[in-house]
Amino acid sequence: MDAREMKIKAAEAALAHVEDGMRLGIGTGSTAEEFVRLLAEKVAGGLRVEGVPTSERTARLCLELGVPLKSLDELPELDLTIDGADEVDGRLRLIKGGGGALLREKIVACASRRMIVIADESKVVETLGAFKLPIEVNPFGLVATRIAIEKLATRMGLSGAIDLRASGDGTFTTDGGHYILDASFGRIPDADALARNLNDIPGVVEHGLFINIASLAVIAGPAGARTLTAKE
Ligand SMILES: O=C(CO)[C@H](O)[C@H](O)COP(=O)(O)O
Repeated sequence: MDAREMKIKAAEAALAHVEDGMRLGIGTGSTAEEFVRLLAEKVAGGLRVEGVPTSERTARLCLELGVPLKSLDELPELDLTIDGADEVDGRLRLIKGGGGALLREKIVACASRRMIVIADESKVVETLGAFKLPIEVNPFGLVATRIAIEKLATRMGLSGAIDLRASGDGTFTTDGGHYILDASFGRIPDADALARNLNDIPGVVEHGLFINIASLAVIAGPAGARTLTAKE
């Protein structure tokens, strides 16, 4: 099974949790896009759902494929969000934001009764942090915010480059008009504390640590899909 087939397997398994009439948060990224394609087939076959997209990119794909969309203001309480992740640990803590949509992804997931993560085995880790942690920041005071993050990292025994995400010749800008700093911490022994402390830095808009948000992960590997529930 190649990488794309595994993403489709995970998306298929997650689709089994979607019921007629549901209000759905719809994630961002290549795995979430496989889910959108499968969902669109079900919608064409008569399934009634309303989706809230977590990015302009996802919104465009949903519109192209005929998945009905609403804004989060129109549907502020959702039944289920299905989204990908860059890393998942055994407690279903996630790193997200590789695709730059982490702020909307977190808002939408937190407005949902449940969040199901879809990923392949390569995303499952013992300790979060091999994937660079995306931190969404306000462009105002970028240098000061980066220094504050560096000082926090040092206090917490973390080190590594903190790079401004680029796009083409310029700076990557999120759907909300913010920048992303990608922090190469390597290994984050206390992700819960880092998540709380990052939220205390004023220029940080949001970060890619999703703690106590996902309720289930569908992980696809060469032998098929398995589910992961949070273990304490
Ligand atoms: O967090 C995300 C976007 O902000 C994505 O869900 C994450 O990057 C995983 O993407 P992919 O399914 O393409 O590996």
